[in-house]
Amino acid sequence: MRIFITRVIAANAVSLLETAGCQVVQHESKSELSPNHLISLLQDFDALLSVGGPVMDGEFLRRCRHLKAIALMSAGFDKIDLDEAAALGIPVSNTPGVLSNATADVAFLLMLAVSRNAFQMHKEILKGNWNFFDPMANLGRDLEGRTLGIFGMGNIGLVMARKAAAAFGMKILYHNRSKLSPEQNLVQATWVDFDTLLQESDVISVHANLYPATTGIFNRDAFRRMKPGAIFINAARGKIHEEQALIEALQKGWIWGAGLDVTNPEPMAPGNPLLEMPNVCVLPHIGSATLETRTKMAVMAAENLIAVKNGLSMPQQITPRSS
Ligand SMILES: NC(=O)c1ccc[n+]([C@@H]2O[C@H](COP(=O)([O-])OP(=O)(O)OC[C@H]3O[C@@H](n4cnc5c(N)ncnc54)[C@H](O)[C@@H]3O)[C@@H](O)[C@H]2O)c1
Ligand SMILES: O=C(O)[C@H](O)CO
Repeated sequence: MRIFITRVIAANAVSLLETAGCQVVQHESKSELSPNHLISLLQDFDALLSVGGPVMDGEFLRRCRHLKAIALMSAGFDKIDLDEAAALGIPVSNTPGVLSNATADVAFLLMLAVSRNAFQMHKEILKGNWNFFDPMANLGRDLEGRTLGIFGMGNIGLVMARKAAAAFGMKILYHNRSKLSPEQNLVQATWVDFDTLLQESDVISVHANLYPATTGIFNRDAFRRMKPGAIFINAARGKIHEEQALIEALQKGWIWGAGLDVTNPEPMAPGNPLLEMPNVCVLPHIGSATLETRTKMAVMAAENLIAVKNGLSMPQQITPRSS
């Protein structure tokens, strides 16, 4: 089986594929492949291991209908038309679970950084503005005992809830399509409707999939209904919040601050007003970016392709659903 990989990934995942008898080519340039370029390259390959872009819509997949499998090296699967892949008989897998800890860590980092204005304090020191100890300046907000609202209580949301409850004794509310079973709900989290999540959370952390139903769900109306002084964190997908609405909410002081690991578009353009705001922390989509986690993701993606080579189903094959 000839496999094309859209980035350079962990060497042991490549070795695993080669040991299993696959021929592997990695795209070594740091530039993003356009869909057309990738389609033309893929004509000589049997399977794709896709990291990052490009978007694989219906037309892309129809022009690559010869592929035996596509392994995504991500938990998110919003860049591929899963219905079309299923219709064409191309199995698609992702890498859930192995990145939950690392990604929840980044949401947690943002929550703490925003509550204590950490990024802004660092910028001020770089500008030479650390002059004397002022007891009434640089004041953040405590997290201890406050209420965390999780939007999307799946793999990552659950880890975030567990960390926040253990570290700060935070009370956990969540809004999810389904309720947690008692075995899953180790932190005594309470399911609430979306409106209650907005109105009662001191911090809202977004961990839902990007679907039509979640696209732009954090809009002007949602920010308006959040608790005054609340913190908004998004470590899922940038399209889940409306950027202009978030900017307005911050400018008008409806919320205390925001922490974003994901933006729309990515990369965020220099000069974006959010980058100038003292109460905003932005990271360049590094949720899963630890050596250990990226290695596990690469190995998991490789193992899914090896399963196909051996005539088996992909262990992490994704079942399409639209909302
Ligand atoms: N920042 C990063 O680097 C990074 C890393 C990994 C994943 N992600 C993003 O995080 C998302 C979540 O990852 P996960 O592994 O926890 O996925 P998951 O599927 O385990 O959890 C997602 C949860 O969102 C819920 N959800 C979906 N639509 C909803 C809706 N309309 N209302 C309420 N809840 C809804 C689902 O029911 C599910 O429980 C991924 O889809 C991906 O986009 C980002
Ligand atoms: O969906 C994911 O897994 C992230 O966005 C990249 O690790």
